Amino acid sequence: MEKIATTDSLTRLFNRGKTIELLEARMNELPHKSNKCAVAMLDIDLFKTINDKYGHCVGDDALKLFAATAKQNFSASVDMGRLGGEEFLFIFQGVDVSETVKQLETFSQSLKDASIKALGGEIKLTFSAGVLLLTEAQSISSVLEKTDGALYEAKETGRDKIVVFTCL
Ligand SMILES: Nc1nc2c(ncn2[C@@H]2O[C@H](COP(=O)(O)OP(=O)(O)OP(=O)(O)O)[C@@H](O)[C@H]2O)c(=O)[nH]1
Repeated sequence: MEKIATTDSLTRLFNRGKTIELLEARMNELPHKSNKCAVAMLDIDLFKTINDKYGHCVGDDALKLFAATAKQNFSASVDMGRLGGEEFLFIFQGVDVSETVKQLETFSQSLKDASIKALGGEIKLTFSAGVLLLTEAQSISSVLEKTDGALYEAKETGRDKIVVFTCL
């Protein structure tokens, strides 16, 4: 019962509510752990064109492929949730930013290697991501704002990119 309430029915990743709950829990653990924690907001590129060109069902298959590939790529220490639509939040425990980026790059390549066959072509997925190192307790909205800002920059500067949030 708990699993149904915390799982996104399409992708089988955590749903938005559970993802935010986990983010809050990981942040509360920060002062008690020497471990680092990083957060990545991921968004599938040009997803609307997949829906428009191939239909909503193929769009759903693309979301499932994204989630299944992520599950194959990341270890159990990575919390993976769907925030909504084609946007996801992954929480990496015990790794720094460069290791997080490295793992995301590997995932990006796996996603490019996977494909969906659809009437009229083969679809290859890419994503853009914003990454933030959690150094201290801060509000959930601040974490989401910062990762979203880095994600926005990744989209604006060409997509299929990972941008790390830096305070300037
Ligand atoms: N098939 C399917 N489509 C969805 C679902 N949830 C949201 N969408 C669609 O996802 C699309 C998101 O499009 P946009 O926000 O314009 O983003 P985009 O086309 O990915 O463009 P960029 O993010 O700028 O790369 C919209 O067409 C939504 O209707 C879903 O569960 N299934």
